[in-house]
Formats: sequence, C-alpha cells, structure tokens
Amino acid sequence: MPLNKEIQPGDNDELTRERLQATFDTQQMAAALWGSDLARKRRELAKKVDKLTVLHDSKDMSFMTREEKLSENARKVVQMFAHVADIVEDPSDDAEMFHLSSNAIGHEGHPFGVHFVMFIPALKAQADDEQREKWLMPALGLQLIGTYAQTELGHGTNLRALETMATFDKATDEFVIHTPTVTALKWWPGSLGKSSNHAVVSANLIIDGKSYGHHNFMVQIRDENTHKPLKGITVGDIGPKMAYNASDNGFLGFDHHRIPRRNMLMRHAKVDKNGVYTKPPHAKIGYSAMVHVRSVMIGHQGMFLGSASTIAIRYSLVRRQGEIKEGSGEVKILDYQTQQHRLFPQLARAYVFMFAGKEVRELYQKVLSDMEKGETTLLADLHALTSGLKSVVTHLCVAGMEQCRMACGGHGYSRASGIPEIWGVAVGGCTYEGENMVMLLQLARYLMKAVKETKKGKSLGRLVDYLLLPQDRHSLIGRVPQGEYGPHLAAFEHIARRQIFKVADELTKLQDKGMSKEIAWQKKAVELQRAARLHTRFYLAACFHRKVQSVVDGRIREALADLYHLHLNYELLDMVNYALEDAYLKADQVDFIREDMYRLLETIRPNAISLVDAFEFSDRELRSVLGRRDGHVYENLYKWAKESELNRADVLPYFDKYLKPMMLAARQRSNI
Ligand SMILES: CCCCCCCC/C=C\CCCCCCCCC/C=C/C(=O)SCCNC(=O)CCNC(=O)[C@H](O)C(C)(C)COP(=O)(O)OP(=O)(O)OC[C@H]1O[C@@H](n2cnc3c(N)ncnc32)[C@H](O)[C@@H]1OP(=O)(O)O
Ligand SMILES: Cc1cc2nc3c(=O)[nH]c(=O)nc-3n(C[C@H](O)[C@H](O)[C@H](O)COP(=O)(O)OP(=O)(O)OC[C@H]3O[C@@H](n4cnc5c(N)ncnc54)[C@H](O)[C@@H]3O)c2cc1C
Repeated sequence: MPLNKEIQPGDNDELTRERLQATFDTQQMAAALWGSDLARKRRELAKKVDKLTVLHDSKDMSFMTREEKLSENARKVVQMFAHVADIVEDPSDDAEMFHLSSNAIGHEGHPFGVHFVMFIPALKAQADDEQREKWLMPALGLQLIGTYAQTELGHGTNLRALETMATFDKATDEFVIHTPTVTALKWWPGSLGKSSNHAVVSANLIIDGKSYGHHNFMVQIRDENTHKPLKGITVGDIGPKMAYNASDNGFLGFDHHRIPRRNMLMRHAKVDKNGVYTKPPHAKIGYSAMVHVRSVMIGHQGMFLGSASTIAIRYSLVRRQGEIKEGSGEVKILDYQTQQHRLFPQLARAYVFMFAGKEVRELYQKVLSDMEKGETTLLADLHALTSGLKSVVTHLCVAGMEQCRMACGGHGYSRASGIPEIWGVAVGGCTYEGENMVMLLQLARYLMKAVKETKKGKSLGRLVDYLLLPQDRHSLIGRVPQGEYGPHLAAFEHIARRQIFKVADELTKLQDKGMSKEIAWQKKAVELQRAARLHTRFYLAACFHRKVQSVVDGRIREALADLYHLHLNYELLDMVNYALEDAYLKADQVDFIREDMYRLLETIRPNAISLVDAFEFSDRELRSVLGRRDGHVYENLYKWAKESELNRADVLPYFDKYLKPMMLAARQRSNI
C-alpha cells in the first residue's frame, strides 16, 4: 500500500514513481501540518467544491479585466454562502471558512475580504453587548458588508497623526465625522471602493475641543438598497495594484457626516451623553483587529510559501534538462544539488511558518478571552510576538517564493505557474497590518525593556526567559554527537541574545554620553531591527523543535526532523556573520554545518514530493498548470496559452492599424 494517498490512475509515471518512495503516510503528515481535524475538513470540503460547478472559475482569472474579476468573485462568494451549510461542518469556524474560500475563490480578493478578517473581529473585540446585537449579528448574517477604514492618504503607520475627526455634538447626541484635508482621505481599505456599505472608521475623538486620540466608529457609507454613497460621503476605488486586483481597495471622505453617539465602539472606551469620556483598560486595546490579522497571517503566509514550494517541487520532478553523467539521459531538475538547495529550505520554512501560525493563534485566543474579562497582561507579549513574526515570516516567504519562481525557469515567469499571483498577494503582507520595518522596531522596543528587567534578575515574559541565561563562549556544533541538534538551537539563542544585549549596551553608552533616548534609538535603529529579526528566527527554530518533539508517529517524526535539521543548518548559514563576529563558531564548524546540510538535501530528496503532497492543496486551490497533481504539465500549458485573449483571432486590429501601414511605408521608401 503506497504511503502517498495522492497516487491516482492516469498520473504522470514520473510522479507516481516518486510518490512510491515516500517513507511516511501523507495523510498523517497532513494531520501534523494542519491538525487532524482541519486536515480532514479541508479534504472533504475540497471534494465538495469539486462537485459544485457554480463555485468553479468561469475562466482563468489571468485572462480577466479587473471588473470581470470583481464580478466573478462576487458571484462565487455569494454561491459559496448559499451552499455553505452543505460544504463545511461549522460556518462559524474561521479556519474552515478560510480554506473553503481559498478553494472556491482563491486569494485575489472578494467583496467580503476585510468583512471577515477585520470588520467582524473589530466588532467582536470592541463593540459592547448592545452594539454587537445591532451590527455583529447582521454582519455575521450577511445583511451588510463591512470594511476597516483606518489608513489615510497621508498616514498609515503613524496612527497618532490620523486626521479624520469625530467631533461630539452634545446638543444632538451625535458625532460629526469629517475629512479636513486631502491627506485625511481614508485610503487602502479592502472592499471599500465598490462593495462595502458599512465601515469601522478610525477617527480622532474630539469632545469640547479636546482630542482624546483615535477611536473606532461604525459608519454606514452606502444606502442598503441603491448602494449609492450616503449624503456627505465620497467613496471610490484607488486603482490597480501589483496583485490582489479582485479587491476594490478604496478611498473615503466625509463632509461633516453625522452619526449617533452610540456608533462609537464602546466595549472599552466610552463617551456618555454629557460628553464624559471613560478610558479603556489598556491604551492600545483599540488596535485589536490589527493584532488579530497579524496572528492569522503567519499560518496563511506559510501556506502561500507551501503552495509555491508544491508548484516548484512537482514541476522539478517533471522537467528534465541536461545530463549529470554524459550519455545517460536528461535528469529531473530536482536531481541537481543547486535545485534542492534552492527549494528544500523554502519547504522547511513553509512547514515551520504553519506550525508557528498555530501557536500564535492559540496565544491570540487566550488574550482575547482575557480581554473579555478586562484582563490585558499578555497583550504586550502578543503584540511583540505578532509584530516580529509578521515581519520575518512575510519577508522570508516572498524571498522563498521568488526562489520557487526562478527554480521553474521561464515557465515560472508565466502566470500559468500560479506563482506570480500568490507572490503578489503575499508581498502585500510585508506592508499591510504594519510595515515590516516598523513592526520589527515595535518588537525591538519590547526586547530593550526585557533587557532592563533581565538586569534586575527578572524576566519580562516567557518569550524572553532565555535572556536570563548565561552566554556560552563557544559553540558545541560538531564537537559533540549531533543527537537532536541541541547545539544548533543553542547557536540561534546565542546569536539573538548577543545582538539584543549588544544593541542595548550601545544605546546605554550613547545616552550616557548625553544623547537623548530618541536620537540614540535612531542611531541604532538598523541594529535594533536586526535584534528583532534574530529573536524571531530563534523563536521559529524553537517552535520547529517543539513540534518535532510532540510528534508520536516515528516515521512522521523522522521525516519532519530531517526538515527541521535542514532548517537549522540553512538558517544558521544565512546569519553566520553574527556567530563569526565573536568567534562563537569556528571555520571548521561552519564547514561541518554546510556538509551536514548537503547530506540532508540528499536525505530529503526521495520524500520531496510527499512532503509537498502533504499540504493537500487541491488543483483547484493551487490554480497552477506547473503544479498539477497529476504532473501533466506540457499539454496543459499549451491548452492554457490557447485561452489567451490574444488568440481569439489570427490577426488583431493593431496590426492593420499601426504595423502594416508602417511596413508598407517602409517598403515604399526602400523601393524609391
Ligand atoms: C468569505 C468568507 C471568508 C471567511 C474567512 C474568515 C477568516 C479568514 C481569516 C484570515 C484571512 C487573512 C488574509 C489576509 C487578507 C488581507 C487583508 C489585508 C487587510 C489589511 C488591513 C490593514 O492594513 S489595516 C491597517 C493596519 N495598520 C497598521 O498596522 C498600522 C501600523 N501602526 C501601528 O500599529 C502603530 O502606529 C504603532 C504600533 C507602529 C505605534 O503605535 P503608537 O500608538 O504610536 O504607539 P507607540 O508609542 O509606538 O507605543 C506605545 C506602546 O504601545 C504598545 N503597543 C503598540 N501597539 C500595540 C498593540 N497592538 N497591542 C499592544 N501594545 C501595543 C507599544 O509596544 C508601546 O509599549 P511600551 O513600549 O510603551 O510598553
Ligand atoms: C494590499 C493592502 C491592503 C490594505 N488594506 C487596508 C485596510 O483594509 N484598511 C486599512 O486601513 N489599511 C489598509 N492598508 C494600508 C496599510 O495598512 C498601510 O499601507 C501600512 O500600514 C503602511 O503604512 P504606510 O502606507 O503609511 O507606509 P509608510 O508609513 O509611509 O511607510 C513608508 C516607509 O517609511 C518607513 N517608516 C514609516 N514610519 C517609520 C518609523 N516610525 N520608523 C522607521 N521607518 C518608518 C517604513 O518602514 C517604509 O519603509 C492596506 C495596504 C495594502 C498594501
């Protein structure tokens, strides 16, 4: 019985032979990746989507205009909700719904893109009970379409500089929402341009001329029936983007638009009818919708990299190019060491990002339930962790996806590969929900506070306990038996701790010389973001370790351990300069790491297809000709190209309009 459940009649023989080599059962590996319950649900919902033709793409989205894309995805999302009860077990389970939408709709966006990801989480965390009844229930019941309108044309990162005003009018018990300048226009919110009729709007709360900072307000922006903008509201689409073009990211302006006082979200901060303001229990509790998205992004980005790895690895087992031994025939490109070195580390990253995504969601759920009770102690830890992971994971994902694209040669550049679209969506993640560099500096702030606590012999939180441990001077890599690669993990810890203390000391020295804290911070900002990156990369490696240790099945643990060990070697080499600076690692140890990495590439090679099959992306979800499960790439590339709108006629009008007259004129000139 093959251990790879993906083998089916009619498959490309090359892939079948590859699949027969697996040392583990792919469904068990899928359970380790997704969790057994979600893996089963994903499998079942994919089968149901396959049977429901109303959920299928009417043509490849690559051949559509933006308006066609918006319309196509609006059609599919409506059909998806119409059939949801027959497809998923629990429509209130975000994870299951996300996978349904990933299969049926893809990742280019749809009218409910921000509704479920931010609008509803903002209401859940920030609306009081009465407000939940009024908006959350209708929002969950699809009676309205919401978005999250925070970013403005002039400011996205620096929320304290947002200009939109919400001025309390005691006489009418209303807020007057106003856009005072062009830079105050809301800019970017997803599904705002043409789809949403409600928005959670961030605006400065002003009472009796005093500003209380930005708070969130529920604003209806379009008529429920005509869908026309309400009086005092200007709204539209901001235009085409790098990708994500089935989403109508929009602009929004208010001209003294009035809303009832009770439209301010009042679970935590409140304003009564006399204009008396009550502070929230934590100053940043209003940022919870952002923390929510950051926490879900980690696993999703892992999934994007997993998709790109699946495409590139399957294709690399079908594509033959060149010979290794002269005269013995062309080899599969995955047999080249360089190709393995390009792809397997990306695969390992995809795995660990998905594991980290699961851990961070568990912490988010705990903080959310604490917040319900007014308890906010873990919010700072969660903010620090999500800020670092969001930045490191999105950055490594897009770098990894680019490797996957290049590993597919010319065909990787074609939209038929599917990689350009997922790459375009994933790279947006480096910017949205907090620009990566800015979020790394948020984590750095936390780490600098942690150093202060450490110096008092205390720990700021579980995530930084390791700062209390003493530094070893030399690594034991290659000096003791490898075992579970403890010395490798210790090296990540050493590198992170050293950089964190080093930059903390440098900041102190600058301040001791009389420099202000802020200027010292600027002088060391690059080093600070490095400290944040190294801390996060240590967290990821430790997370991989925890996962491998938790697996009971021996064959799964062994295959996962190979990926984990490859990850340790590859990432250590990527940041080896830090370990060489203080001679923690010697040159022979670096060689040892390299040789072990090459050995692991060979070990992983026979399991490569099964490690990507274990993601269990259906062909519909992957939307890639190169990554097809059955491996029939070439005939389908030809079929796909024939769908190009340029092939609708042998001769297109521009030939007669421009090229033909030019050539005729040139010929006439040459005849003269
Ligand atoms: C069809 C059906 C489908 C169903 C599917 C269901 C579910 C699907 C689920 C998921 C799908 C996901 C796919 C993703 C889709 C893509 C959608 C994209 C949507 C994008 C939206 C956006 O981008 S919204 C806008 C986001 N904007 C930002 O992120 C702005 C970034 N800026 C900031 O956050 C702040 O300005 C910044 C943190 C940088 C600074 O804030 P500031 O108030 O100035 O504070 P500062 O002085 O720096 O720090 C003071 C103090 O506060 C601490 N702190 C800051 N933030 C937080 C926080 N969030 N929590 C806790 N604490 C915080 C900070 O650390 C400081 O602490 P101390 O050092 O003083 O102790
Ligand atoms: C696809 C997409 C979807 C989006 N969806 C939404 C949405 O639904 N709702 C919404 O409200 N917004 C949305 N946004 C907006 C997004 O949240 C912002 O673009 C993001 O927060 C970055 O802000 P910015 O554009 O102002 O960048 P800027 O802050 O102008 O960044 C530009 C550069 O300045 C640097 N920089 C800025 N401040 C600092 C600092 N303090 N220290 C060091 N460097 C700094 C940055 O690192 C960056 O290199 C979306 C954006 C995208 C791309």
